[in-house]
Amino acid sequence: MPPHGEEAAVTEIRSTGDEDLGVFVDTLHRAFGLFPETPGEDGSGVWWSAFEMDRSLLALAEDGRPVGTAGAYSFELTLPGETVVPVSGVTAVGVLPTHRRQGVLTAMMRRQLGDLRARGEALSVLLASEAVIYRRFGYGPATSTQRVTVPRDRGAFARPRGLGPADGGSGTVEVLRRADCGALLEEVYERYRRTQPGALGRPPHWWARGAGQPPVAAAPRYVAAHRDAHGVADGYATYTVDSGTLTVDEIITVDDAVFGELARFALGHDLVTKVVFKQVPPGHPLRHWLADFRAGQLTDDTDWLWVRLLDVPRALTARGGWLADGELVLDVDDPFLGERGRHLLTVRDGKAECTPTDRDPDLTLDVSDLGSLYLGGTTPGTLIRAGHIRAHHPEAAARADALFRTERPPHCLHWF
Ligand SMILES: CC(=O)SCCNC(=O)CCNC(=O)[C@H](O)C(C)(C)COP(=O)(O)OP(=O)(O)OC[C@H]1O[C@@H](n2cnc3c(N)ncnc32)[C@H](O)[C@@H]1OP(=O)(O)O
Repeated sequence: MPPHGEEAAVTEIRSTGDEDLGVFVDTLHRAFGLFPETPGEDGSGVWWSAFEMDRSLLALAEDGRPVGTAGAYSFELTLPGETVVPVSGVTAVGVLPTHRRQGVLTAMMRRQLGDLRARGEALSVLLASEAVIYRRFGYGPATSTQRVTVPRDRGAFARPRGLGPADGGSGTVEVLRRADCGALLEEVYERYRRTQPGALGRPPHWWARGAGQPPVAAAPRYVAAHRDAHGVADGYATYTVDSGTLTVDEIITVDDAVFGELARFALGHDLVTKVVFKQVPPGHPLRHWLADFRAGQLTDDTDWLWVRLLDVPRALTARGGWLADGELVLDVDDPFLGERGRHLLTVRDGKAECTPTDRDPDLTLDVSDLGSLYLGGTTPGTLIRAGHIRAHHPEAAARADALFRTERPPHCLHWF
């Protein structure tokens, strides 16, 4: 056994194909101490139904037995400025409890990052089971999400002036079963995710196979579907009611006023003592709509999407939504890949250029910190105060904050 932290030279990492699905799923579940559910006869209806086996890896011990797994989904990510780019969603990472802390994950991450770069993508993303795992591989926490719990007897709205549906309130809410919704959820989600920085696309086969978690997975749910004055679906909330608690999985709409209508619907449900809104973006107006501001309790606030830049100049120039002009010299260190680059980031009229430079740096930072800044969910100033980022002069923090500022915080609620 190699010493702790050293890469396991004996482990072979091999790509998989469809024929490996069984052993891959089995190894992954062993790593988590779980038992696989049984898929339907057509292979549908389990959370791993959308695994892309032509993109997955198995780590093999010296005797050829599989001891580790890693996978990736082909997603699209919306960047600030409503730019949509292809990204890999790293998933299904597991190492058998008997083979941990011997460098198996490190070897898989090294191989996978090489594979992702070979695809030509500038970014990869993941959801981390534990926050201590992925920074060393260059990922930084980039979006967060909140749970808001409201006792129903304190859930009255005091609608401020200025908020009103675009159609003047002539929209309707209809309650459907998830199973009777047809393509409604998919269509509304698709429109929403193209405008929301940090949102991931849900590929059609995810909906068709019921992959992931509800409401994509077809577990029983009620759906409050909002339609505009012309009858076009422009928002939905999926929810369950259990023991007096109404739990909203997600409210999806591009229109804040429609969000408000769906939240009001949930809070108006009889025989319910509290409403839990599971996925609320940071900075969302929900609590400000309530007459009793304190009634909206933030019961959870957690990191969601972790971002890794695979190609710094391409990632920075792909992003839009720059609100200020300016220049910044970034010294970016990528310790896991043993790379370092100095980049001049120039923003003019909402567009960025990023070129190599030998000018003195404004900031020195790890690629994982740049991942945290990238979508606008964390400010450079915060990471300078945390000691993650080094500012080389007193104005660097303010200048970087102004440059990376975005109109609204990024948010992702897709589970994968
Ligand atoms: C995107 C996703 O799929 S998230 C799901 C991740 N999977 C899980 O949580 C399942 C349960 N856990 C596991 O399977 C394993 O513990 C893994 C995959 C997290 C780590 O695999 P390992 O092969 O043990 O990691 P490896 O030996 O390469 O560790 C590399 C370094 O990370 C550290 N590390 C890895 N996992 C952890 C952890 N969970 N907590 C603290 N440190 C960790 C190691 O100590 C080591 O540090 P060092 O280089 O300073 O010595």
